[in-house]
Amino acid sequence: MSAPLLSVRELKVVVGGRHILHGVDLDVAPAGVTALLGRNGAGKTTTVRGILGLVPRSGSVRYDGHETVGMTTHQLVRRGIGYVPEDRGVFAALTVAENLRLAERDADPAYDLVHELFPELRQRARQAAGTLSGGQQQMVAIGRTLLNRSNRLIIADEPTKGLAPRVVTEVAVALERAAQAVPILLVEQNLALVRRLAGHCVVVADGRTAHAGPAAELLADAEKSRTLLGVGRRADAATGPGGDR
Ligand SMILES: Nc1ncnc2c1ncn2[C@@H]1O[C@H](COP(=O)(O)OP(=O)(O)OP(=O)(O)O)[C@@H](O)[C@H]1O
Repeated sequence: MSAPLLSVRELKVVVGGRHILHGVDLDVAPAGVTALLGRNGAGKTTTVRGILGLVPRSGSVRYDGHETVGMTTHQLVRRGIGYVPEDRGVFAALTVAENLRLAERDADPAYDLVHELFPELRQRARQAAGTLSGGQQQMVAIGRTLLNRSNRLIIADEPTKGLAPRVVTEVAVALERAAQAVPILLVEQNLALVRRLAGHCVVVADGRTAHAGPAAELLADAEKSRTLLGVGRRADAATGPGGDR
């Protein structure tokens, strides 16, 4: 990997007196998709929340050449990190257009890109986001990060979780396209998607980095995938350890 855009070393997180991360190391490539993998409860979401300063953290998180562990979440967002949280975080009572408008930060928001990737968002602009399907809400959540041309990194936490296979494909296409413009750190359990999208991967287990390297290499190694990810079937099956989607 050429010089990483984001470089995490010895990330430790304690929440409510409980040590959740004991030392996560990860590098996010300056282009394309880097996948963050691990079994349920391994510490993926906490890693993302630690990177974003949403939980108290220690260690080193270098982003774009600067140490950010002392920075607030707000400062990181201002520096161009876009976040698609696991629960999508859309405002249910607001319309699609209002959800997008709230995310505008730049003078020239990229509605052209967002509507090209997700034509449904234009069609449903006046619909309350709470009445959208899970897949459509995910499009709003991803769309919000793409709206800001100044975003230099997108972190997406399990964007396909719970979605129907057809919608997973739509979201995958959008992520693939988005990754051509902005590097993505993708938390994902759907290994078929990881295989399709990710160049590199990092695996966490019990709050520590257990593996890092080319995604294709790990997924081609059935034994290693099984040990690290608990995959009970071929790693190129349509679904990951999260179950059928
Ligand atoms: N606020 C919290 N307080 C106490 N324990 C927590 C808290 N947040 C997470 N944990 C615990 O830390 C561990 C890691 O959780 P985390 O959500 O980061 O895992 P994950 O890899 O994202 O899991 P999943 O794939 O199920 O979303 C889990 O055992 C979880 O129960």
